[in-house]
Amino acid sequence: MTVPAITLNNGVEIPQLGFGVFQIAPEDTVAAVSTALSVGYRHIDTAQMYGNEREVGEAVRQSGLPRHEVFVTSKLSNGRQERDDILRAVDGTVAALGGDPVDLFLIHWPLPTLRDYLVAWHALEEAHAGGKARAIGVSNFQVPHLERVLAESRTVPAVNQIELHPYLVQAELREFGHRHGIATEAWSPIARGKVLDDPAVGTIADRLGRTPAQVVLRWQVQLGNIVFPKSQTPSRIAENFSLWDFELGADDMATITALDRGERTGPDPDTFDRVPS
Ligand SMILES: NC(=O)C1=CN([C@@H]2O[C@H](COP(=O)(O)OP(=O)(O)OC[C@H]3O[C@@H](n4cnc5c(N)ncnc54)[C@H](OP(=O)(O)O)[C@@H]3O)[C@@H](O)[C@H]2O)C=CC1
Ligand SMILES: O=C(O)C(=O)[C@@H](O)[C@H](O)C(=O)CO
Repeated sequence: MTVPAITLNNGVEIPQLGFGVFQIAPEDTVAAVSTALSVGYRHIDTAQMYGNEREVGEAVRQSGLPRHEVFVTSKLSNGRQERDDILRAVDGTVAALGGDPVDLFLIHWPLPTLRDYLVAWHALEEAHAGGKARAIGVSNFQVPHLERVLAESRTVPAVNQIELHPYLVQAELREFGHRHGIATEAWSPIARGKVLDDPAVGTIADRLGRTPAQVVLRWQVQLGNIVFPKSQTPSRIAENFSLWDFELGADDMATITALDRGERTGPDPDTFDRVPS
């Protein structure tokens, strides 16, 4: 099964389906990522704040796959806010992953009440120019945050990674990204399991002989989103990867999109201000 690639705005290619490792303890990460790689995933989404970058790098090394065949994303810790400290943090990610440039590096949260996210963005531009990251982007940025980045810097973020699932469809941010060449990545793509019991999703899944998770992930893929569901259950890791031999019709796509109720499972990016202690 071949996962389609999305070409980012600087020409770098990213597999549209990956594997997320939020809330996987460091001691469990090598096993989970190894399972994902053996199933066929070639894209891992981690972050400095997840505390498991080193173990992601270790799993890639242990797989025997050439490093360039696995796309790894990481994200800047909320605790790193000044230029020099941010550049050191990027170096830390590169070292944790084994020394090669990180494929995609993101500002994890805009933290608009705490700092000027443009300072962080300009530092990421430097890291990119210095060959530390193949592409750079942002996460949890709202339209006004993106507008400011576009107005006051030379690099258009390659991606915006945002909470996005059937209960939070994010039409405005997806449309803004589409207009400006910013790919949309959907975090919590199955809303941490919450949408899987929705009767509308269940009806479609039963009719197609698929699981609710496969239906929701297929909806994500057909919308054009980049997704990386997390699971520590080997059977689910395989299930979430099996999306390429069926398609949702326009009516099913519309039914799932109509479930939107603007409901977050995670924090509001305009007010979120948590930094690691
Ligand atoms: N940029 C950001 O701010 C954020 C980024 N992320 C990224 O997005 C990734 C995915 O988001 P996440 O919040 O983990 O949530 P997900 O929407 O991926 O849901 C994960 C949960 O769903 C369960 N699950 C997975 N597959 C199935 C399945 N097929 N059937 C039933 N249940 C299933 C998992 O359980 P189990 O593990 O027990 O199988 C886990 O409890 C993260 O790992 C991270 O990489 C996430 C949050 C914020
Ligand atoms: O998983 C991530 O990337 C996060 O930022 C999480 O911490 C998420 O925002 C959350 O659940 C915070 O309570």
